[in-house]
Amino acid sequence: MSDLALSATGLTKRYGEHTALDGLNMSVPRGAIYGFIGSNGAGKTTTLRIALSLAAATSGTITVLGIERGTLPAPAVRGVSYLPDVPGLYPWLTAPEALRLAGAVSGTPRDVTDARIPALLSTAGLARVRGRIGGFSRGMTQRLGIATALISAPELLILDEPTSALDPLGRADVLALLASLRGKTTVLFSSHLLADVERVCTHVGMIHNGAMIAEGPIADVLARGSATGEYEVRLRLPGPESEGAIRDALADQGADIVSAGAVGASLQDVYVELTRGGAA
Ligand SMILES: Nc1ncnc2c1ncn2[C@@H]1O[C@H](COP(=O)(O)OP(=O)(O)OP(=O)(O)O)[C@@H](O)[C@H]1O
Repeated sequence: MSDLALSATGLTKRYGEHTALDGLNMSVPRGAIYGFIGSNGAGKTTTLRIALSLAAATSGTITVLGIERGTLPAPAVRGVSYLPDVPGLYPWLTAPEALRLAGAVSGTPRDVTDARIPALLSTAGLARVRGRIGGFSRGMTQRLGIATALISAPELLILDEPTSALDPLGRADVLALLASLRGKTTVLFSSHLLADVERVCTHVGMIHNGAMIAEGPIADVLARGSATGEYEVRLRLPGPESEGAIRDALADQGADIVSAGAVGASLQDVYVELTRGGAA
């Protein structure tokens, strides 16, 4: 069995004169949380559509869970689940009903579906939620959407922009949910929110004008950035009075202090803390 859940070689897609994918190479390791990033029109959706058998390539190949597809229309690959950016859930259903429907649509036996529902509701943070989907927030709907995509226990979960329509709280919850899948399900998601990708992904692929410009474990891709010439140190000071002495010592060494000060929470941390009354 290949250690790649998805790989593409020379994947090219032309729409008439327009080249959407231009010899794309891509490798998604099994077990990875892979962030597929690129600006609008870079070719992310086109790649995902070919991987999902919703479109055929003009040339090149893509292999999904060991099954090759490319220029020929191909049947969907078993073991792959897909969630579009806005999940199409019926507003009149409750969360368990939506999961039961997703189980039936995916061909999962009813008893297996029923046995999976409590754990999935809990993973999605919806175990205590009552009422119909029509009354859910966007974040809750997105988390339920991910749970419905997981009902068939897929090996590979593909999501298109899963956080782009959400507010900061909704994003934090969806990112935590995706991070919790690490090592269990291979997750491939497209995004243009780089902070989100940096926060949860193990691997990243950057696509530009239909070609991969950087790919690999996130630390390796970050290491490709030029050195800024700056150096960051976090210190626990014995007391506030020592700050001046430390500044003087650094200045003695010829260091030009770019920024210094108490380390605070990020804007996202403060927002989540305040809006949850510190109960985050
Ligand atoms: N059916 C189509 N016919 C013609 N051109 C298309 C078609 N689908 C996509 N394209 C073009 O192919 C290019 C890649 O589009 P794609 O949707 O894959 O980009 P993307 O990276 O997903 O962008 P976004 O973040 O805006 O969704 C774009 O220039 C787009 O206009």
